[in-house]
Amino acid sequence: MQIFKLANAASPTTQKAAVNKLNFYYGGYQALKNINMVVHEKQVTALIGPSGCGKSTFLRCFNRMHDLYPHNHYEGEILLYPDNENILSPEVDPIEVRMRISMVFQKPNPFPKSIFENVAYGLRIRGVKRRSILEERVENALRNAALWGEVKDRLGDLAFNLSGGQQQRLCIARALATDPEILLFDEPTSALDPIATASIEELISDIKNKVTILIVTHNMQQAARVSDYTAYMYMGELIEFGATDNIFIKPKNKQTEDYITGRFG
Ligand SMILES: Nc1ncnc2c1ncn2[C@@H]1O[C@H](COP(=O)(O)OP(=O)(O)OP(=O)(O)O)[C@@H](O)[C@H]1O
Repeated sequence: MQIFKLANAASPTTQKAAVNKLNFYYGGYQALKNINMVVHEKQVTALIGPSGCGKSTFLRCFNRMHDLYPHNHYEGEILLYPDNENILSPEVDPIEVRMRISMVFQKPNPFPKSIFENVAYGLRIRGVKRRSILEERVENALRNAALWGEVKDRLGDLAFNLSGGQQQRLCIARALATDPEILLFDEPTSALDPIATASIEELISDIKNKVTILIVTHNMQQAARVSDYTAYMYMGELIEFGATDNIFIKPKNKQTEDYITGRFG
């Protein structure tokens, strides 16, 4: 029996998004099947389940990453609140969606630029030119990503000179700089050591009062530690979704229980 250290019990929140009857296909292969779920605003939602169950596929629907490849297609909707916009609609520009919903990947992927320019990148794309505004927003983002103290005297250094954990915090700063509505994390600590992992987990808990977070993780202890809500997926289906303490302590579904208790997966 595994013992999980749980984050605080989820408190009532408003919804940031609603996923309705979502199906997703890689060509002829259906990877997501009729997913229905809500995403609570300024809370952390963890997506868990065995390898290949569709966690990353689901996460990538939220910023229309699948549009980068022809033959992929979505059915159903992801409504973003409060404007009630279906971000999967063909009329909605995926680039605009990616401006509103940012992603942090498994391996830190800074650009081959300076620390400052990595964080300023998205702001420049949005047309921010004035140096004083760029400086202020870069500093804010680095502070929010708990990196400012370590880099404030070396903003001109190449980002690759940072440690792996620092590079991942830089990627989080880059994502935060443009004030996204949702931040997607795809196994953000799987390439990091335990100390760097702990600092990213702490950071996730710190920034959730600013941004709604969805995180894919293989690590159930991590899901229990950082998330308010958990979705358990299996073979492209959402098997159970609820407050993390309910999912981990008293899951309703036998499949969820077997996975959580390590009897399966
Ligand atoms: N580009 C692709 N083309 C075709 N099938 C794919 C593609 N990417 C993923 N799949 C398939 O879709 C299913 C879901 O994959 P996905 O990567 O979303 O699972 P996952 O739960 O994130 O797995 P893991 O935990 O191993 O990363 C799998 O059967 C996978 O083989």
